[in-house]
Amino acid sequence: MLPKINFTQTQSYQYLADHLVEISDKHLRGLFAEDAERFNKFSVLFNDILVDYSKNRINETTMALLTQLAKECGVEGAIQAMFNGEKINETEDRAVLHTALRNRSNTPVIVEGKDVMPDVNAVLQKMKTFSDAIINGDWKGYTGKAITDVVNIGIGGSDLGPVMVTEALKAYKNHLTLHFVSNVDGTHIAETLKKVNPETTLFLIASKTFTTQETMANAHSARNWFLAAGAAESDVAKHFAALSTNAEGVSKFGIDTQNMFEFWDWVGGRYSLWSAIGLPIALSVGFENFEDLLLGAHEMDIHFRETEFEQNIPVILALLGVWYNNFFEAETQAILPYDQYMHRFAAYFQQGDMESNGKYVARDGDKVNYQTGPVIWGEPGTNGQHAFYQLIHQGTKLIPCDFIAPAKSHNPLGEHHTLLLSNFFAQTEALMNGKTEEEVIAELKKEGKTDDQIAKIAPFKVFEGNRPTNSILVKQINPKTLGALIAMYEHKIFVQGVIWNIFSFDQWGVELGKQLAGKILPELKNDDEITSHDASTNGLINLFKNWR
Ligand SMILES: O=P(O)(O)OC[C@H]1O[C@](O)(CO)[C@@H](O)[C@@H]1O
Repeated sequence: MLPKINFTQTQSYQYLADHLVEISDKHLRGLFAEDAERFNKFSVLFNDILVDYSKNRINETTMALLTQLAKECGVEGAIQAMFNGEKINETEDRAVLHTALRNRSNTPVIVEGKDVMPDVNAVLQKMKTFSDAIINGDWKGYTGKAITDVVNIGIGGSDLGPVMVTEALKAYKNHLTLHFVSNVDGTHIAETLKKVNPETTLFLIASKTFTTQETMANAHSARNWFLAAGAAESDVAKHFAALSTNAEGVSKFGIDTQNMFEFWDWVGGRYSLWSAIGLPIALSVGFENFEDLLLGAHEMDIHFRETEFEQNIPVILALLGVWYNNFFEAETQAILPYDQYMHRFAAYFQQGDMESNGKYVARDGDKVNYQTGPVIWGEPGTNGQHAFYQLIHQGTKLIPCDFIAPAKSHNPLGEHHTLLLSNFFAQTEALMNGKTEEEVIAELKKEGKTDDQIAKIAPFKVFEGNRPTNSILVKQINPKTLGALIAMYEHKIFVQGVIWNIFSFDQWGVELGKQLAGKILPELKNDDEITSHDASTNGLINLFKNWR
């Protein structure tokens, strides 16, 4: 059980509220000038990942108070409760054990009196055997040809993780071509099927529940297409596999449970890439690389579980997030990877963070009286610089940003990586320092501008600076460091959920839309005029019926 504490009632919250006044007056420039040790004090090196959080609007008092806040909110106990398999997902009466899926130490993890590790390892072994056979061509399709293409059909957590990781690890890819179909818009499956050959395509139907409307619709269309191409029902076994917790649903669909890769109800959808849901990753980069991904995450798990809060990366990142969200009233958080391969990283954590912490009901069932999860967004640098960075630099909103970059590129082409990294370093420096009016005037004078010209243009060229960033420098994006980075953000989200006193592992907020779509669906199947909704919904449905 997690504690039910309103963090705004804690002593440290009151101290932080007072301390905010003091910090609000300080500029990051000044904080750096005051303390030559600032970088050393406010950065943590973990294996091949350096997290530099010194360019945040904090000092030692801030961090001490935030750490005290985490303690007062019971974060220490919550961490142990999660790792120990307690049913901390209370609204679904489930344990939360994605950490067991990557428990490379193989120590027992007990859920309801049973060690789950033998089952976890058995599925991993099955994934290894299967992915090896597909990759080396031993697994043949119905006409005796090896598999060349894999189509993963899933949505949300059964799609975003494998998409993000296979993209991020493209440098490790083998000859198989991976495709991902998620949207119920028929265009997604139709366009994908145009690219593949039924004789050499493997479909993975990825769904924890095996009831998700989008996934089932796409899976049925794929199956119909496969059979229409001349394959027999008995050939389905060679071309369809399921990644699911629902054996009954899988066999009802017509997939042999021999071809089912199981996971369990204690694996949340958005935390499932470490489970059988990760099969497309193993197929794309090989099982050994998938194991390295697990290992990287496991090492971060150990760090998170065992390191005191002052040096604990996920805890520090979570506390900084709370600092901006609840004291500076920042509404969003940007994730900006300077790595083209990581182009889906922010999208992945939109689900990871927003589905976990986008909640207004506290753990005691009452409505919260403070802000919870931020809006997560981002794009890779340097593209973002030419799109939305204007607002980050000179807009009216405070946007804390995580900048992530690898020191080594997988494509060391000419000067590209140096150019990329010069931007990575420059952006956080610019956001921190800004540019003063004096600096702007001096610059314009140097350019030979007249006093009149300077007076006119100078205000627009001033940058306040004092905009907070974390810099996460990674030696190289490889399976291990990527695993660690993902686990780092997962645990950050968890810590914030504990502090905000919400349940981070359910997702009731997605149900209402699903229910209403289910109600509207039959109404769209005829041409009758609709009057059962509000005027807007009726009007829209009726016009749709007219136009279709
Ligand atoms: O894996 P399933 O059961 O198809 O669910 C897919 C997704 O739907 C959700 O339940 C809600 O969008 C997500 O949490 C989940 O990742």
